[in-house]
Amino acid sequence: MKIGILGGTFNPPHIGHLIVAEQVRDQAGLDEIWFMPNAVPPHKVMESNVTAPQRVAMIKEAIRGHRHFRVETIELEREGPSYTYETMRLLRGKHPHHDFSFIIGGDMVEYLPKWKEIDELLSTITFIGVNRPLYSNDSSYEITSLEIPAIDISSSRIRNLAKEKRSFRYLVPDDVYRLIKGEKLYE
Ligand SMILES: Nc1ncnc2c1ncn2[C@@H]1O[C@H](COP(=O)(O)OP(=O)(O)OP(=O)(O)O)[C@@H](O)[C@H]1O
Ligand SMILES: O=C(O)c1ccc[n+]([C@@H]2O[C@H](COP(=O)([O-])O)[C@@H](O)[C@H]2O)c1
Repeated sequence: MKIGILGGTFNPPHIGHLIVAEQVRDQAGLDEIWFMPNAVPPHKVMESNVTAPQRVAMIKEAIRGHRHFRVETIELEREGPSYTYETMRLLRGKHPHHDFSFIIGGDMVEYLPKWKEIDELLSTITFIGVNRPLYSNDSSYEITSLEIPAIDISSSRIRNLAKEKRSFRYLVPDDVYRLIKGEKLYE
């Protein structure tokens, strides 16, 4: 099977993530998209007190009902920064017959040269880069670039809106909205 991994912090998951996943699944002809939350993001500080199980619960709400979307929690099983080269080694060992791609937005395309063991990653998986407002989708590496409808939504914007008690309705799927409101996350 052809699997697209959408790795992220998902703090919280938003409609940008879903649009990226669905556009890439369709355009690249992938069988499944696995939403893979990291334990500790390698390049940024985890803001908010939201726990990993709460992030997983939000992802499950976000993808419920889509038969080609799954959540993959392998990075939550180890401590320290979630370096992708380690994760992909584990996933390839566990699923030797799957063909993995790793999906990234423009911010991560720009950051790619700083990823740990980037040469190993480039030689073992395909990176699929998608455009994201304010970032370039150009890379000196051989990655696949796909064009999607531009979505100017980020988790940090949603956290800020929630903190300021402003509306973020419709920026996240309805079930995620209800969960955030019900558990008073990010307030
Ligand atoms: N609106 C978007 N357009 C394109 N790619 C996106 C968008 N939002 C997130 N992504 C991509 O999805 C992946 C996971 O993103 P992440 O969970 O860190 O969300 P984020 O919105 O970037 O979070 P934060 O604002 O907290 O940094 C990354 O590769 C990121 O580039
Ligand atoms: O392995 C690395 O060096 C590395 C550096 C930056 C980001 N990543 C991964 O890229 C994905 C998107 O990152 P983030 O933090 O924007 O959600 C997520 O799966 C991260 O673990 C990985």
